[in-house]
Amino acid sequence: MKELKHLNKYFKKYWFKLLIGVLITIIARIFSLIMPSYVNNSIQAVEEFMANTISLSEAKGMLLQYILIIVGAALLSALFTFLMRQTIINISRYIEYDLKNEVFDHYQSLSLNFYKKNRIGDLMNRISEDINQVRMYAGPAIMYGIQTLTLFACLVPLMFIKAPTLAAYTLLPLPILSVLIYQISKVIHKRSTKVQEFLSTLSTFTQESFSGISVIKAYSIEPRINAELRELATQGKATSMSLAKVNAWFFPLMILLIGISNIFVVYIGGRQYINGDIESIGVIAEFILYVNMLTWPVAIVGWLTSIIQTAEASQKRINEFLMQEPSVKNEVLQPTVIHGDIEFKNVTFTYEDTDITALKGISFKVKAGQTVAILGKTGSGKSTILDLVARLYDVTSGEVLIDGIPVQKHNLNSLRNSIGAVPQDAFLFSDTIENNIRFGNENATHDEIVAVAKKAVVHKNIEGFAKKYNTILGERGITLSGGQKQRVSIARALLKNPQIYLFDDCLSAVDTETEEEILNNLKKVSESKTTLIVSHRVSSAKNADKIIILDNGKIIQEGTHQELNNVEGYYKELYLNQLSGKE
Ligand SMILES: Nc1ncnc2c1ncn2[C@@H]1O[C@H](COP(=O)(O)OP(=O)(O)OP(=O)(O)O)[C@@H](O)[C@H]1O
Repeated sequence: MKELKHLNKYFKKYWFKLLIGVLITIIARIFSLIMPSYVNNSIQAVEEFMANTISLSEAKGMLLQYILIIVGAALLSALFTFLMRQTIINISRYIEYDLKNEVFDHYQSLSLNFYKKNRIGDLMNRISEDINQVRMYAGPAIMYGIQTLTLFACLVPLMFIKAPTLAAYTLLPLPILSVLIYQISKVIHKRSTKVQEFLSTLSTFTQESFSGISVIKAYSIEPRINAELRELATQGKATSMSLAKVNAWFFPLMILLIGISNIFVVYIGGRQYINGDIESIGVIAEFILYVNMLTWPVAIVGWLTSIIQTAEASQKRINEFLMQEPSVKNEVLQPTVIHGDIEFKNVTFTYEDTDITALKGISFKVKAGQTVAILGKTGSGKSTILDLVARLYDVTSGEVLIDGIPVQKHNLNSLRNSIGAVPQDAFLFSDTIENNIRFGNENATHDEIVAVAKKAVVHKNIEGFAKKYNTILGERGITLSGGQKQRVSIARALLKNPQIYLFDDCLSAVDTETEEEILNNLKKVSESKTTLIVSHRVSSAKNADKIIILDNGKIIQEGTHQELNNVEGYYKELYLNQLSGKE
């Protein structure tokens, strides 16, 4: 129960509702206890009439009174049972809602590192499936727990007062039932975990197959994928069948044990009646009803144990993530103003998960308003530089300074708000094109969106779609070409109108003419802004105030287009290669 302590704050939050729920549960059970003793009274009234102790009209009067009490108690018990579910199950839904929000907020606060280390499927599973298991503890387990305790606390003494020997024999099979159900629940729990794991594997497999359908078709490997799926499905069938088998035992076993308890009551009760130890057959009827009332709660004890164990395991998985601290923390609460001077001072950076040192003692300066292009072979560390400016990671050693102040001394939100980043693989949401661009500035008007789309040279493409700016993108809508996606992503960054632009190879899928046009527009827009452009093309770099060439995490060349073109080296070679390619 150590892990489930995390929920105590929610129980405290809803303590009043919970208290009402507990009281209602107790009242509902007490009303349900009235019926058996009045069934006994009714049978006794009939016995008395048969023995001529009371007249027919007296018997009728008594029976009518008892029936009214039984019906009234049943109605009240039903009403309070309804209220019980309304309160306690509702509380579990509130707690589920709160916990989901807490986990989601925490996920969002965690740094990029966290997302690199954990699989998306796992994150989704913990926020949905695991929270669902925890809810079973916060609602049904508590409700049935209180119900069982109340029944036992009231019923067992009552039975012993009425007929002690009969009570002892009646209750005898119940602990056996509870232990058996517990054992079965344990097996059910184990097998259903396996089924869950299988479902998770199956959904990952199908999701990847559908996402990569174009590759599968291009390589014509549908038969192989089908065979793999069939193999998986066969395993899944075996797992599900083994669960179904053990599930099938649950109810028959319960019915068998209730039957045995009933036989005990009839046999022992009958003998006691014959010997004169109990005064009426009504007592036997009353006890049969008690046995049936007790069976479900007793069975539930085993089930509850299994629910609590599952919830504990799920909460442990949730807590693992909740305890993780963001590796990049906001240390300055006051907003800070960013002008756009950037300086790297002997920066070394190693990715924690792969231990790859992407940057090795990098130093350079960019003045506010300048444009710097970063070129180099793939994997040389270009994107890493941009990530460090946006403080998606903290440096391993050295310093990144913004406006002369270490980046950690800036308010993280102010820093990120003053950056317009266009990543290498532009991500667009399943929404309209307009909303995808508006992402950069919630309050932008349609005209402002059109203006930035024009600057990103994507306006004509958008106008070409039937629904223009209202065209839905992604899974529910059309798929943009790589170049169109990049330009929508550029428009989004332009709309933000930030102090610093970070363009990560975002013109790679655009033809050179359009690239030229976009670069000219960007030049006008970013005149007073600091701009870092990562690229593989000299055309994107040649007009920059400074060009930095990276190789294996180190700066090997630095200067303007003219300067670098005058010396032998990577840049001149690249320029000549690309020039001849163009010709
Ligand atoms: N999130 C990450 N986790 C671990 N290693 C990473 C991560 N991102 C990049 N790397 C590694 O760091 C090195 C530098 O990567 P980076 O993406 O900065 O290179 P790049 O110059 O931008 O490459 P490209 O031109 O192909 O985009 C590479 O060896 C890469 O494998």
